[in-house]
Amino acid sequence: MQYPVNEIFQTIQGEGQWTGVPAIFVRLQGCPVGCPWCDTRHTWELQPENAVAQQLIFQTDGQIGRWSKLTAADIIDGFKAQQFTAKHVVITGGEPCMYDLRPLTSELHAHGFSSQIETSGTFEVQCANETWVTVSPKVNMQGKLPVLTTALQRANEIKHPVATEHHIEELEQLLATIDTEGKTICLQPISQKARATELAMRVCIERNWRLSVQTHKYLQID
Ligand SMILES: C[S@@+](CC[C@H](N)C(=O)[O-])C[C@H]1O[C@@H](n2cnc3c(N)ncnc32)[C@H](O)[C@@H]1O
Ligand SMILES: Nc1nc2[nH]cc(C(=O)O)c2c(=O)[nH]1
Ligand code: SF4
Ligand SMILES: [Mg+2]
Repeated sequence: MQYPVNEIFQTIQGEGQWTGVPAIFVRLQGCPVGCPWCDTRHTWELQPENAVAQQLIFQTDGQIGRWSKLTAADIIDGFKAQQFTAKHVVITGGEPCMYDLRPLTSELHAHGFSSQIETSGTFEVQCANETWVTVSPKVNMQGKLPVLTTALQRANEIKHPVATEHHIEELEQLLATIDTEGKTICLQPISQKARATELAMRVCIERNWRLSVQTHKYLQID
């Protein structure tokens, strides 16, 4: 199994329950969902002319939709070559669940890493049992509701991007369809907007949910 990788870099997890934990990010290329406020639009298209050599994806760019095909073994060899020290690996995108992540997550665990997936819930989540799954549900988007429901049931964490009251109502309707016992529920303000952040803080306090601000954006790191 080869994965189209946009970039691999080491940083601090900036979002959700694992915020503050040193992490290696593996960003896969390709996403058909089209969220209007997406902060990684360069990962949407998988264009053949943007294929690059494997070593290039270890230089973070954050703007170009370039990609290279790597196996799980190539990815883990790359971590060693880069002398990364983090033991937690976040697989994001793009939409990583377009791809079967079982080979990659199993190989990561076999090498002593913990793994996490950041997904929209619009594709079936295929990963190891031990993987921490963060679902950031995209309602009324490309995906089908049964797929989203299954993803929400698998989720360890549900991290909902919010800007308006409508987004809160949307989340409540979704949560009513599953058993939320043991899951972390987070609200993540969209694009650090002041009104979105105030809304998220108020609702988190009311419902005892967690606030996830994108700390890496405030820190201006990758
Ligand atoms: C870029 S997405 C990639 C993974 C997957 N496609 C997804 O949507 O979960 C990673 C995370 O960033 C969030 N996100 C994207 N753009 C954002 C923005 N402008 N403000 C806040 N969160 C954003 C997504 O909701 C998701 O939780
Ligand atoms: N530092 C940092 N934390 C993150 N958490 C989720 C990210 C993502 O793009 O999925 C992300 C990211 O791009 N950088
Ligand atoms: S699903 Fe994720 S990567 Fe795709 S457009 Fe939405 S936020 Fe961006
Ligand atoms: Mg990001």
